[in-house]
Amino acid sequence: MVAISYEDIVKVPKALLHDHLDGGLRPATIVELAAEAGHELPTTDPEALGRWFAEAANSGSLERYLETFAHTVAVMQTAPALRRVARECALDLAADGVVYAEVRFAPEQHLEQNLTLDEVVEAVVAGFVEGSAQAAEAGNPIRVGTLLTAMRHAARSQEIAELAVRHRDTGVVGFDIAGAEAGFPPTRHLDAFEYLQRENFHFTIHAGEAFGLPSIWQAIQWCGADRLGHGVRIVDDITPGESPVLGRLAAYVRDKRIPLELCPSSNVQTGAAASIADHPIGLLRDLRFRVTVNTDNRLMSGTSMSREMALLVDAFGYGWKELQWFTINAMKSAFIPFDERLRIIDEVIKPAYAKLLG
Ligand SMILES: O=c1[nH]cnc2c1ncn2[C@H]1C[C@H](O)[C@@H](CO)O1
Ligand SMILES: [Zn+2]
Repeated sequence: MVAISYEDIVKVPKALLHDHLDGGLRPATIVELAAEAGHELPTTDPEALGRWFAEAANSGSLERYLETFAHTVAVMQTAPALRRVARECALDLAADGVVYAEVRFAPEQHLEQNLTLDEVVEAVVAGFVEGSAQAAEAGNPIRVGTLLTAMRHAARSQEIAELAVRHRDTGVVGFDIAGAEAGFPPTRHLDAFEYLQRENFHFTIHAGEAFGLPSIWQAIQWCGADRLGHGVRIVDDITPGESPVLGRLAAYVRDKRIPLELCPSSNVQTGAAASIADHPIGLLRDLRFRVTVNTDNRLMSGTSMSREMALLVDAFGYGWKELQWFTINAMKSAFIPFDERLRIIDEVIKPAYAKLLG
């Protein structure tokens, strides 16, 4: 097998379903925006700040990992700041060879300077449009869809779900809930999910990251999630061995082809996996779950889509065939219309991998 270089991984088209806008800022941008906003940072040296985020997030606990977002959310409170962060996000993903991305954020966390929820969404979507146009000009076309997240400890999910539906024709393609998982089950937000189903809208749910099977079961069987944000703890329902045995929930998730938005580096930082080599992605791929590879928070994990792929190549010996499989899985699971997904698979992804596969 031909060795896979990092540069080649960057060049090949990739699809990303799980990336947080407030978890992917450039450190230099945080420093500039914090100076404008009068927000105090742990350090104002961009390189040191990048390291600070990665170290602080490397805590082994989701709750402590989430504390680091106070510094990114604090500098994303005006329309120009939100627009800039979204523009740079699209540019950074495109430069990394991502051709399709769904980027999520929680509008309710960006109201401290009196923006309305609609103004927050409009600023972010405008930033994505601007960044995508600039990326295309630079020869790196990307399509970015926005997911609106409601915070699971709060009580605004119905409002955020309605906000998402209001903006469905101008860039918002789905809904999500995020935040601390233990103690905040998805069914707390059942009204919002039922509303979204009645609207024929799409949603994913962070489940099975810091809490196990009951969270996944509720997300799928009570709330009707289209996809699982992480979902990595589905392995708790698989008895390992030469021929692993799937419990009923694991079998349902696999057989229904419910996409798992796996985020290897993030899981190692929050303690959901001991290391990349120990990450259940290896087993879940072998068992043919609908596995996708994602970044979660590029800043907190000091990562990129190419780096996550490269880590898996190193740990599991994957080649282009597996990377294409992950990429097509992600594209099949995207929230944009089926014909648009197919076009990206047939016209962008397959031709590029065909050249590498020979
Ligand atoms: O991996 C995660 N699990 C749960 N919540 C998360 C994760 N990454 C980010 N968040 C939270 C913190 C952000 O402020 C929020 C919206 O992007 O979502
Ligand atoms: Zn996440």
